[in-house]
Amino acid sequence: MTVVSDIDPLTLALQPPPDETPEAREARLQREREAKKRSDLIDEELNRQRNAEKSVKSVKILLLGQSESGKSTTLKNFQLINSPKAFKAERASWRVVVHLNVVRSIHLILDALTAAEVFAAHPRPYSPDNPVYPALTPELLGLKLRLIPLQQVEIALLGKLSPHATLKNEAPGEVSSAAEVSVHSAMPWKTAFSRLLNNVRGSLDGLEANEPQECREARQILHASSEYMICLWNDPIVKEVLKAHHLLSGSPPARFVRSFYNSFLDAIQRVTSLSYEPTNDDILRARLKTLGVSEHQFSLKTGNMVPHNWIVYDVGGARSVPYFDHMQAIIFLAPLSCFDQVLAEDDRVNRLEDSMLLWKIIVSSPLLKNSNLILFLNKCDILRTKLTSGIKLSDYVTSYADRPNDFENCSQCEYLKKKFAGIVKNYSPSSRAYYSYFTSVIVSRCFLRW
Ligand SMILES: Nc1nc2c(ncn2[C@@H]2O[C@H](COP(=O)(O)OP(=O)(O)OP(=O)(O)O)[C@@H](O)[C@H]2O)c(=O)[nH]1
Ligand SMILES: [Mg+2]
Repeated sequence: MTVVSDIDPLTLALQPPPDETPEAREARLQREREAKKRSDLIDEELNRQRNAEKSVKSVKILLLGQSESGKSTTLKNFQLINSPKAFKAERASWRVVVHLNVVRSIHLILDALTAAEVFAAHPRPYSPDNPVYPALTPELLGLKLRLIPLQQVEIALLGKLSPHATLKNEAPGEVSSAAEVSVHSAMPWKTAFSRLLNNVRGSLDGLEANEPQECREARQILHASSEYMICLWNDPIVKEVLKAHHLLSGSPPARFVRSFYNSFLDAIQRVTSLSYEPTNDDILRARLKTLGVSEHQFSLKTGNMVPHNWIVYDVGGARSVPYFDHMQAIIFLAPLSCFDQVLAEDDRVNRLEDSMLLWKIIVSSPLLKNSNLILFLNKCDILRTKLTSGIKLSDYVTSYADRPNDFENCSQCEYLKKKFAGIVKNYSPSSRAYYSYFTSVIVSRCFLRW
């Protein structure tokens, strides 16, 4: 016959032994009291974590603005403030980008010299599309030949970033100034590149030992070519050629398509030295065009504020926005310094006008009507340089008329700020918070100085 007990097996297992002595009973009860205490503490901690998670607010922010307006630089600046260690760990990847930036700038100059050579062989009367170039000296032609190995450097470095990096508008193996190095945001190129260097953290510590041969050779060629690059950049005839080629400010008014602001040309010796490590400022300055949309998260806590989980979307190029809804805020980057530039993709369109047009589209978008608007009137450092060098805002923004052109009294900045604010007033489908700031996001931690 089977006897079935009313008590469940677990209770049975936990029951004290029938022959328990009073001392053993006291010890058992003490153990049980301690176990309960530990369990209560764990429950308390779990509750605390649950409540803390509930109180961390997620804020979704969309970075928008035309290409080269400074979206990725803004993001890098946020990362520098919120996760400086991760930022430092990426130096190895950024060194390659800095070197690619140097080589690109030199190729821009070499292309302009080639145009000057063509002009010397087939002189033609001046027109804005047919500039008159100065004659090149034998020394310059010699430098041009000496810098041919840089083509190999570019191809080698790109090959190592590839397939994450591409040269837009370029056939394989070709090098020309028209192209820009770009990376698709969905590609974890920094991680991939760090792994390639067999260095999980991607730092430069011990990097040289693990560096692939092509990268080491590329750095050595750059280092060996350093003096030639410096001579080229400092040559007064080169400056004249660049003015004629619309790459440097000059007379007649330059139509900047590409420019040398932010180039590493004034720091060639430092960045091509064999022991070079990019600084935070170098990383902020390094240019890598973004393709697609990338998402970045940081936890932001200042003072007694409730912690915020920021989710920032960097939209490369940013000409289409319709699928971005539910964004708490939009940070729009409008580079004020580009008043004398035209779009790389269409040289009939002024970049400042294009920025205003894009701002109008975003401000009036019904999908984005609930997002607060933050406007960064960016690249004020370049604006200051341009205005102090004598380039006149009124030559490009005719409505500015004969107001003062000096940056110090800020009248141009205030004038442009009012224009952007007017667009919000006239085109926003709903009333919402709107803030605007003058920024130079290339300056590290600039947001902490407000
Ligand atoms: N001097 C200066 N340069 C800036 C500033 N903001 C950005 N830049 C530089 O401008 C270039 C373009 O900046 P990015 O942040 O790559 O521009 P982007 O808007 O992400 O461009 P896309 O990826 O093409 O959409 C980089 O070389 C930056 O270092 C600024 O305030 N001052
Ligand atoms: Mg970008």
